[in-house]
Amino acid sequence: MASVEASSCDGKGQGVETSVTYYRLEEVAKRNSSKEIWLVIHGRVYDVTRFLDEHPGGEEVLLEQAGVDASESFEDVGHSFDAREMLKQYYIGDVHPNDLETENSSKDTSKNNTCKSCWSYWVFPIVGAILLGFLYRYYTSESKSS
Ligand code: HEM
Repeated sequence: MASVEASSCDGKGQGVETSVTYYRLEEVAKRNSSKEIWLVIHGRVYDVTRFLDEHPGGEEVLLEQAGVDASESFEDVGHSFDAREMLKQYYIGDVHPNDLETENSSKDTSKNNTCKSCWSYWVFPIVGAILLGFLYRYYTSESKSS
């Protein structure tokens, strides 16, 4: 865990000192039981332990996402504006910048990996269609000659 002082403006032209706490992903990963449950949503770390019983979607889904990046699952559900506002209550800090980089780069590699296999999506159907064409022509010419 690391704390960093950051300055922000309070709207009256006065600077306000706020401190951001950074957590390493390995630290978040340890909080994966119903006794203590943290999760990451869009680079921010949330302690949802006291929310387990209150979550309208049930505690099961939160336990499944315990200690990991739950951004995708959170978005997939299509949480309401109210749900997003609730997040603030459970915010405890940000994911450490070093971990954010590795997170992004690993996502890029997975994108590349899936793209490597992209060609199979169109090559197989085309080869299949050509083969079917040949078979069709072969059988139709056979039936004409007999
Ligand atoms: C701190 C994080 C979360 C908060 C504050 C939160 C809050 C809420 C709220 C307020 C609802 C009621 C519906 C709405 O207003 O959108 C809801 C429903 C739900 N949530 Fe979450 N949620 C969180 C994380 C998650 C995660 C990580 C999942 C993982 C899949 C999840 C799955 C669901 C499901 C399945 C429902 C039920 C949707 C339905 O019945 O249509 N939630 N959540």
